[in-house]
Amino acid sequence: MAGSRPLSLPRDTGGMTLPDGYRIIPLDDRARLDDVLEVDTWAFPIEHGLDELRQLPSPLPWGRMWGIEAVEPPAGSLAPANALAGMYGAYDLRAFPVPGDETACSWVTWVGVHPSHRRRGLLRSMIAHHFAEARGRGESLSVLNAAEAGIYGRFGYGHAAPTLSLTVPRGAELRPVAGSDALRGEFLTWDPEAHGDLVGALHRSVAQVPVGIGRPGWATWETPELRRAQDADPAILHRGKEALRLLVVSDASGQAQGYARFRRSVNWDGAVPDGTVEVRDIVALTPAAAHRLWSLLLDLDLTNRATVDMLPVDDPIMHLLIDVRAAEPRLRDLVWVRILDLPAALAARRYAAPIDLVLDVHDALIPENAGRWRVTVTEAFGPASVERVGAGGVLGAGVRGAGGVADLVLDIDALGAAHLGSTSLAALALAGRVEARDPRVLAAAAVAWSWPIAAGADWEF
Ligand SMILES: CC(=O)SCCNC(=O)CCNC(=O)[C@H](O)C(C)(C)COP(=O)(O)OP(=O)(O)OC[C@H]1O[C@@H](n2cnc3c(N)ncnc32)[C@H](O)[C@@H]1OP(=O)(O)O
Repeated sequence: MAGSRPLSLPRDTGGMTLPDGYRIIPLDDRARLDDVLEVDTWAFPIEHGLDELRQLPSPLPWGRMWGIEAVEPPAGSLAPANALAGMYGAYDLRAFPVPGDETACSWVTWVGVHPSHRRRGLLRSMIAHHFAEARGRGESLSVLNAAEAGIYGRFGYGHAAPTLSLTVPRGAELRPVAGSDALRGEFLTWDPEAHGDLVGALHRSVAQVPVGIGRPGWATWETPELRRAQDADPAILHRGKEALRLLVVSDASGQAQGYARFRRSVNWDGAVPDGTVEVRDIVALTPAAAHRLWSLLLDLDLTNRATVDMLPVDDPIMHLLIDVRAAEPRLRDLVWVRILDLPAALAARRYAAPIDLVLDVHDALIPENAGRWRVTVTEAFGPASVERVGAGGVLGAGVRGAGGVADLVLDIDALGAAHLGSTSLAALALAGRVEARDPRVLAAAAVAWSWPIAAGADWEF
């Protein structure tokens, strides 16, 4: 890049550079909190000032927060030297659920560039830095939620899990579930000290439900900072609604089977109260618990509806509701996956069916991922062995001799999109994002990469 100097990073950054006049620095303690909040509030407009935001529990992964400083403001600039121009962070998730297993991943967060410095390549440089840093830590996946869906595909992230919003009318009829009535529901005022551990444990457990299958992508609040920020309910974020409430359902032995956190609001403008139950998260370990939680949430006085903004697309409520259409289902993208270390990432998940094929992967930013890979799975729901094909590697069953045609040709973003089992390789082929030598191999690959339960999460950023 003209007018740029190289970042001092390993070669596997794809040769990206940082524009002149900037340097990347670690943000490793709270002393830079004001600078971070300043960039953040420029990147994400919010009605609250720094004084208020400073009081909020911060999820920031100090030590894995990085900033870009504008070292030399241009002549006449009113901005101070060394002002923060951009930043990003990465949560350390050691147990990110992938199909049939868990793996370490970097969850990219708090990405922002000050408007005075945008569209000069700072994000591109930060992504290059992140790839090198995460690969150096042995993390095979980078995962994120995108503020805008058009940003991250160019960096090799694939959209791997959508999310569902519902507005369920009060009293919506549910299919009966045996045992639901026997569960006790208890409404509580949310208290992180008293309830945080229970909610955290239930949230983590549901990633393994159904037993033996589990839900890929269901990330939990693994770091203490994330957990504190998720548990917090500061008044400035209530936006005219009540403080957070908790509903817990328990069996006869007192064992909790599920919870929902929610807040209500009631509009008294007309003669009839018009209230909404805004569900923040809802977790059920059993069908009876799901039925009981929703039955109680859909029968609260002075309310007309329950809304929920972030559910996996096959959440139990979709199969409990008699009239799903009345709940106005809406979809949007949520989890984006970037494969940082292809052989490690493919070996860290399970596959729904046996397969033996060769992938030809294009990766413009991480050359170590590019090329031919033989992926062999010998039993349904088993792991894969992954070997490089070609110079010094093996020749896969799918390769017709040296220089022959691989079974599937695809970009790294398509492989990332398919990684959690919810985006079909065959569907990607329909859009031209996967090329297949033989439609039968494509069909077999799509089945192998799929998963019985949809990927999803219930929190973002
Ligand atoms: C995981 C998260 O935290 S997501 C949050 C991301 N942050 C935000 O959305 C806050 C508001 N926006 C911003 O802070 C900035 O505009 C950013 C971070 C999105 C982009 O930063 P910039 O430094 O301007 O990006 P940069 O100049 O490196 O652009 C890199 C490429 O992305 C593209 N791009 C940047 N922003 C966007 C966008 N919002 N939508 C689509 N494309 C974008 C650029 O056009 C450029 O494309 P090219 O290289 O193919 O020509």
